[in-house]
Amino acid sequence: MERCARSGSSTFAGTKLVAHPVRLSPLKNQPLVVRAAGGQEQPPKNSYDSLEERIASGEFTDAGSTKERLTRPLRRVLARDPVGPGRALAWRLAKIGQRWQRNAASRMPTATGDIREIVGQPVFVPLFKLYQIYGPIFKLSFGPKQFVIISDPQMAKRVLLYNATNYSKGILSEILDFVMGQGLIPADGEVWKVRRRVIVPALHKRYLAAMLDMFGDCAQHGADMLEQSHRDGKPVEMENFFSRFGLDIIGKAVFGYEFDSLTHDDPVIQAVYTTLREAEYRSTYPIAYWNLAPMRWLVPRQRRNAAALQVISDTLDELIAKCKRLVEEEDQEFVEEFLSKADPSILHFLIASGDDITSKQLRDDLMTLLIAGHETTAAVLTWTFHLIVDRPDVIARMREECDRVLGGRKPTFEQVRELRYCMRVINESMRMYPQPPVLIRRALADDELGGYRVPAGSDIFISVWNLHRSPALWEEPDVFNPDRFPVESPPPNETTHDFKYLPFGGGRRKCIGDQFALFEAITALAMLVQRFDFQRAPDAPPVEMTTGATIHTTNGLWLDIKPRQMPADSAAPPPPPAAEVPELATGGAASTGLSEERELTLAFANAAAQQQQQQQQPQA
Ligand code: HEM
Repeated sequence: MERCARSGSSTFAGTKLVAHPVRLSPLKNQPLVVRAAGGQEQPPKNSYDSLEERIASGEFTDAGSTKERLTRPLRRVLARDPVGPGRALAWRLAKIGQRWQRNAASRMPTATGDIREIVGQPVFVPLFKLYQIYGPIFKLSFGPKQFVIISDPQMAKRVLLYNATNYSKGILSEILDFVMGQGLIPADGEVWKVRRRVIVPALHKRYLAAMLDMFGDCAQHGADMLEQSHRDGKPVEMENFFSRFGLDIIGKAVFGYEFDSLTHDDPVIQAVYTTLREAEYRSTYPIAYWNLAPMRWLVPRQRRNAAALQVISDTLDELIAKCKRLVEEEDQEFVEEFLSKADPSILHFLIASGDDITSKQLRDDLMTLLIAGHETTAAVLTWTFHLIVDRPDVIARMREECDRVLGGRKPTFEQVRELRYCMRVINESMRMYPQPPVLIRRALADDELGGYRVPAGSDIFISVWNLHRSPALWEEPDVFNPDRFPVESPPPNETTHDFKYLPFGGGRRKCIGDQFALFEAITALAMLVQRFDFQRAPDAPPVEMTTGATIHTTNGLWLDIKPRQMPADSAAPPPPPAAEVPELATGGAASTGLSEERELTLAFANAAAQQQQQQQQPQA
């Protein structure tokens, strides 16, 4: 892994907004700091440095009624008529103008601007500033494009839960169509309902237990790679490391495929990354030129993307065919819950359970799970390490817990739930860096949010970033404090925190991989902090944010990693991780760090609770 060049910076006090190509750097316990790539101070014109002044000047504000403003000069001219009909007309116009003004005042606050101001930088960053100015709901207009930005828990609850059937995935479906087709994330309506009902049961308790075992093996393998980097005297770029770690896990979990991307690169791995980057590119690029057929062939990156999609599609077809053969050979002797020791993957479950779907739908589902379950967890782990690396107090508490519960070994199903403090570290990391930072919806029919009418067709952004960083909702929101979620309380989620905390969304479209992801992240975190000491690489570039579907770093998170030094007066180091034979663990419901409902078949319970919520939801 090559070390990135140090990027220069310009720093401003307080939360500042900056123009492309400036990135925002999240520094622990400090106000957000702005850095300019290339080290140049940004010119004030067209820059978010001056956004505050520009907003104050009214530049972004749709002030009052346009009709009233346009007719005002005419009214003044008419009013000059001392006695005649002009004066009467002016009076009449003034009355009508007052009505227009009253109507305008009851309209949703509106920020207008130039889309170039937002393109190319993390979109949630300017949205936070605008939230502070315009409040929990406002309209953002860029020429003909309009978005309603929501930063209020109760409005989010209405969109995601109470009136969820009124909202589709909107632009997200359009953007992701090329890669996920009718997969669970972009799908709506009947297709979504059917596919969710089929896929959720695949993530049952015994499956999660089997996966946990595999997470431990992958973390072990990853740890060996990190140790090798230490022996080679090289720092490690952790975002890259976790991305590959996540890819290896999701490949096995979803379709039983060994990417082994931690050790090597191959055309399939390259194809996956080309496609992922294209999805992110399309979600931030303002003009959908790729919808024009000739552009798909004229533009090199689009040609590369088409080729990558073909590689993935062929690989998935092979895996589907292989899995079908395996299921046939199993001779109808389905293992309990369709969980095969030879192949415990979701693909195997879907085929073995007799799910009768087209290969195209199956490919869409697999691609969706691959993308949904890969970079999200990788991003969570990256930002968690960014947060803990300068916090020896947090690392010490995690180590105490891991040494006590695991003693250097990989966690079992029971043990992972005892790692309550480690889980709170992940919970808090997901509060500070939600993945994705914005949820997207489109209103299918008129709705009312925060007292404002939201017409059918409105594109809605629920800013999870704003909810999670709002000073109105959290004490010291920019401070990394895992203790804000006490270990003795149930783990935080959208229900315990009444929709102000949405790391996995909420309502009927809540993440189906939440427990999978938490177990994976806790396992990786626990196994790495048990084994290594971490510090920032001395000449590493500053850690800054950029965004696609998840929050990425601009130049990586570079750490020096070395085997953990035990303090002189401490007990002997924990035993080296045992090479346990992977087998299907069954997991029990003993003492847990999870709520009662989660102790049962987790994914089932999740789905059942959501169905219940849907039934109870008030009518719009
Ligand atoms: C830390 C890791 C993860 C995070 C932060 C995360 C976050 C989310 C969020 C916020 C949503 C809701 C999106 C919305 O409402 O628009 C979601 C949906 C989804 N997630 Fe995850 N996710 C993670 C891991 C996973 C994993 C491991 C899987 C699969 C194995 C997965 C599969 C899905 C699917 C299929 C959906 C769509 C559900 C639907 O619309 O019915 N996610 N995820």
